[in-house]
Amino acid sequence: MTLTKDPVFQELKAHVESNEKNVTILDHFKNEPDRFQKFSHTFETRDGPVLFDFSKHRVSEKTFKLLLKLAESRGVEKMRSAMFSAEKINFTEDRAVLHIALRNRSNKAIVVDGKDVMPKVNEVLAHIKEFTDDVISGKWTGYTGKKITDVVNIGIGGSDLGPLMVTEALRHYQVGPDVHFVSNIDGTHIAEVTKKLNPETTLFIIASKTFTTQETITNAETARDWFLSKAGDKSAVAKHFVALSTNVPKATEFGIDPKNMFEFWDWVGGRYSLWSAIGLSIAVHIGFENFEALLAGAHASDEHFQSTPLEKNIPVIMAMLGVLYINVYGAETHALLPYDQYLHRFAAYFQQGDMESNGKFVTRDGSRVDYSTGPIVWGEPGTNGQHAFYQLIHQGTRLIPADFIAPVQTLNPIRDGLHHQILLANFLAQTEALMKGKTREEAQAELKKEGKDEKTIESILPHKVFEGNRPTTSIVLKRITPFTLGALVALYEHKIFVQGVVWDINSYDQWGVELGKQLAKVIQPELSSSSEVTSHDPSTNGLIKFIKSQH
Ligand SMILES: O=P(O)(O)OC[C@H]1O[C@H](O)[C@@H](O)[C@@H](O)[C@@H]1O
Repeated sequence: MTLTKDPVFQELKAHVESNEKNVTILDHFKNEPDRFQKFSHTFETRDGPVLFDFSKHRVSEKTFKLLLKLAESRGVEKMRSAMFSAEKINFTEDRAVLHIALRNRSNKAIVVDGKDVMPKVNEVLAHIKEFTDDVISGKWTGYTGKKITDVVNIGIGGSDLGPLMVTEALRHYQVGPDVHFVSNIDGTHIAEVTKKLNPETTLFIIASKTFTTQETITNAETARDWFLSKAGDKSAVAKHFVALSTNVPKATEFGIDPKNMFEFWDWVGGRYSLWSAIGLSIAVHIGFENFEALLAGAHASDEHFQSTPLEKNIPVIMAMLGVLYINVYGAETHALLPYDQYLHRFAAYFQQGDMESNGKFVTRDGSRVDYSTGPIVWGEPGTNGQHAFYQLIHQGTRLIPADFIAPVQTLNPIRDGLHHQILLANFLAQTEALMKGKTREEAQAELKKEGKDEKTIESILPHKVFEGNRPTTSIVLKRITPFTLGALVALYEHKIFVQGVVWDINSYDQWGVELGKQLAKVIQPELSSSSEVTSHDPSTNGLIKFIKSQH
């Protein structure tokens, strides 16, 4: 049954339309003195609690109950069991969806096609540990016997964004070499990165699930040419190139020594792969112990998601609030706003995580949806965002639900914590302002106090009003650590899962990235041929002609 035909969805919609559209979040607070307690949840971790405050949402108790009833009616629990028990829920690729196995610290068997995957997972982890320890200690040396000082991860999409986001987020925990990332096919990317590097002390990690991605293979070949142009000797490649892939034959063909391959499996989706061998650059940068802590944090979230009743289940609540705004209120985007500079790639990471997962217009049975699915995910760290796009969130015409993420303790308490205090004050002020807004009367009183005359007040007043009632979730961590980051990322992954179930879509394939790739293969030779290209639409033909004329 599609979402819009589901009687529970219809009940929810009717309820919101007749009872909630004229009630503000502030009204809810006036009516419910214990609202904060009721709608906030603490996720306990070994590195301190993480508080999720859902009270600043357009949700009464009744709406909340209906959202949970909807989660039930859409079969969230059944699909959750299907995922955790390794059913092939990614049916368009005939694959199980098992990123949870990669961080399964309980080691309980997870059986795919009659075989427990855990021994292989643990084997690769042991290999990662050995390699990481050797690189960090200096036992692993480059071809001239020098210690590795720089690691370059060459990958794109899921083979880039996760390690990039996490190594940035956990930079404070660095114990190993510096890491760099090359993803774009634009030669500028690799040219600028290699410019500063010494081949004797640089290690390249070629990260590609399929090992066929054009950008990554081209960048990897360029890196190998760069390396050989300095090192000269082909036998030196083994000490400077390793591969992370599900495709061992292709990686071998590229010339990677099988000893330096780190395998993962088709049941790891690219955008869920940072927990797999794809996380090698993370482990090398922050040490294996910290990488394990990241996995352990994610595992704690997996357990929470699997065993917590829906009404206290954090990813379920996050997901259902999203469904409310997207499918009942017509919101089109979702902002991720970390008040932490280390998390500056968090939104970029979940742009792939969320949009590649839930940017789908057909249901599992292949019919076109008549409702919206995944939101546009975007965001920048606070306070930079405040000085750029918050104007539109406060006074624009669109409804933009936003998650604010902030650590209580800074990892850089410079000037006696002054910076962090200002940062936290801004986070709190923004969520308060978005909810409360500023009434006409309040704005008028302020203008009067400033001594403005009546005529000026009249003309300025409408511009000074904030409607408020803008919903936000506040996520407050004690501190950003490998464990708390792992937990947070996994909670978001499960949120995406729950929404996919509610929308009845397959969140785990990504056919939408294929068409452009196919067409690029046709166009590339046309760019170097001398004859005029006429086989496309007039716009594409015209663009090709212009580009060729300017070479
Ligand atoms: O790791 P690979 O195979 O190089 O793929 C890189 C990326 O390619 C495509 O854009 C998609 O399939 C992504 O999901 C994937 O992350």
